[in-house]
Amino acid sequence: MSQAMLRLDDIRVAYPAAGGERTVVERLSLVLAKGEIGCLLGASGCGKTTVLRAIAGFEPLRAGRIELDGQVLSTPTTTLPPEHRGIGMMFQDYALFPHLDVAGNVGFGLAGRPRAARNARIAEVLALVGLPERAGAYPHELSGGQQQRVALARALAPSPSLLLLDEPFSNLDIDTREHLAAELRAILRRTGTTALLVTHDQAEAFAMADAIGVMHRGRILQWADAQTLYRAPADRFVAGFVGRGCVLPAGALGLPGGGEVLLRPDQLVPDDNGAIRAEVLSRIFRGPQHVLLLRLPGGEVVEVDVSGNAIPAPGTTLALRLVGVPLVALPRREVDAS
Ligand SMILES: Nc1ncnc2c1ncn2[C@@H]1O[C@H](COP(=O)(O)OP(=O)(O)OP(=O)(O)O)[C@@H](O)[C@H]1O
Repeated sequence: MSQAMLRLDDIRVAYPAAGGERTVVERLSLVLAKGEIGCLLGASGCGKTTVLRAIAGFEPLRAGRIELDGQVLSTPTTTLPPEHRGIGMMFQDYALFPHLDVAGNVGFGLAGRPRAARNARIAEVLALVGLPERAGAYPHELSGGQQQRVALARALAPSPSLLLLDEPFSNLDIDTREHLAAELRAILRRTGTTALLVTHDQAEAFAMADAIGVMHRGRILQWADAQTLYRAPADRFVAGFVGRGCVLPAGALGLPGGGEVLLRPDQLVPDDNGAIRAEVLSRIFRGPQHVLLLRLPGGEVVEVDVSGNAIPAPGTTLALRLVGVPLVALPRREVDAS
């Protein structure tokens, strides 16, 4: 996975607005290697869909450049039409054609192929998504999860160089969503498909992607794998957006050097010999473990996950020890204010 397949170089995208235009994607760069699954993760309105639309050829660039497999797709002066890009898309409302059966839907992008080759490809991708028996069914006869698989089969059928997925699981219940995310990742791996997913759901991003870009206000703040985002966030926004935790002065945990540290809920562990004392404010049962809200001697409130049978009650004082190395000196950025 070393050859660059998708390359975005400093792209800027703007929409017309009263009195001029409004930039919604700014100086955004990323590279996906062949077969890699990337993800743009961010809150609603941060510009994720706009990036996909620019890659697909629906939005022109104001600045920068988009390349796919060495071919220039977009610059401020050229925009290759969407149908010539070799890109497959599966967007939020994966609308299947209601009057076509599953085979008709999946074969839609294969219109130029001889009948036998087309049918063989339809059967192949339906088997890939686990629906080999449903070629003759109509969309209304399928569950949401099955419709989503048909939409995936339709997007994969023409063997696109790149697959773009915009919140592909948003219409599904949580169980189906988690199941399909893992399944979709396996299918993309098996077919060696390069893909870029956008989502606001961290669990989905973690389940699917090799590399994740945390977006805020049209920019990528950090591009890294899930572990790195969680354990070594580049700034306070990423620290707050990815995973639970809190930022507090290093001194509050008895650490030298000043500055601030990011403390995740698994980094303080009850231990009678621990040097840190805290008052238990509340405890909440969350399935296999409890979440304790603790107040440190300096007044800082932190969240800690604990498991076992003897969960300390509110009002008690707990001794704790620090595990792992908390991250020091999280830089502030101008975007942190929001
Ligand atoms: N066609 C358009 N014309 C003008 N403004 C638009 C247009 N499409 C999107 N925007 C604005 O651009 C910004 C980014 O929108 P975009 O849909 O890319 O965000 P997003 O992160 O994908 O959000 P969501 O998760 O809600 O889909 C938003 O403020 C949105 O209102």
